[in-house]
Amino acid sequence: MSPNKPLLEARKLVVNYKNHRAIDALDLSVPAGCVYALLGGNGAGKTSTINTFLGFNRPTDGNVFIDGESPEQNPAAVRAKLAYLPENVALYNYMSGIENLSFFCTLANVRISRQQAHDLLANTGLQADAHDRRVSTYSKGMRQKVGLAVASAKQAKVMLLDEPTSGLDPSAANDFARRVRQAADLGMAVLMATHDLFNAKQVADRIGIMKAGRLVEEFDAHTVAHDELEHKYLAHARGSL
Ligand SMILES: Nc1ncnc2c1ncn2[C@@H]1O[C@H](COP(=O)(O)OP(=O)(O)OP(=O)(O)O)[C@@H](O)[C@H]1O
Repeated sequence: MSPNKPLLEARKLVVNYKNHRAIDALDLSVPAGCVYALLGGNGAGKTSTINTFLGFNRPTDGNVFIDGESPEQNPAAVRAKLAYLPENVALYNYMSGIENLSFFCTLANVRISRQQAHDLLANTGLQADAHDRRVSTYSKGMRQKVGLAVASAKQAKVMLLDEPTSGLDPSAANDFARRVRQAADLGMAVLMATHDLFNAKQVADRIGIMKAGRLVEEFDAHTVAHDELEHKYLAHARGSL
């Protein structure tokens, strides 16, 4: 694979919900090793973008590709390459962390031993005494670690994150950002929809700002200071840019 080939790509993507245009001619590209933070106010189109990569929304026009595959044409291949962490990771509350991880691996056709399951959870930073506890006792950050362990076990090429740090305390958000960074450094492409400018600046390589379904600005994260990012974000929100 060429180093610049995008693992995640939208080309002139349009998504309408009946008469409402939620995504308007979106071009987006995330290569291996890159964390892309998608910012934008409520209703800007971030979740709709993620849902289209997941195959939950059908493009009205244009295309999306995951490692060259279309979710519409080859959903099974796309599912195998993708890991998805929504704001609240959906787990079975009556099962332990280990049991959830093993179950979701089985659904993804990945076989792991009990020891591998413990190792995968330990690598996410989940404390050992929680592995065999029911996830109903887990905090939001702990549930996300199980989600990260599933992504890692699947050897997903692409990770989609929707508001991953909302409701996490600063230390859990910082820990989560480090884990996402590690996953990208191992070659994953990560697309993260977020309202958390601090987290975006901390973890992302590239930042895009959406407004009314359009990508109105895109830049390398290291080229802006935090207060500049906030200024740009607010200027777009107010319509002064
Ligand atoms: N299933 C749907 N049916 C109709 N309209 C929808 C649907 N989902 C989203 N929309 C509309 O599409 C637009 C984009 O919504 P979307 O949820 O993608 O925005 P967002 O940037 O993720 O917002 P937020 O930050 O509030 O989560 C909004 O105007 C929203 O009301």
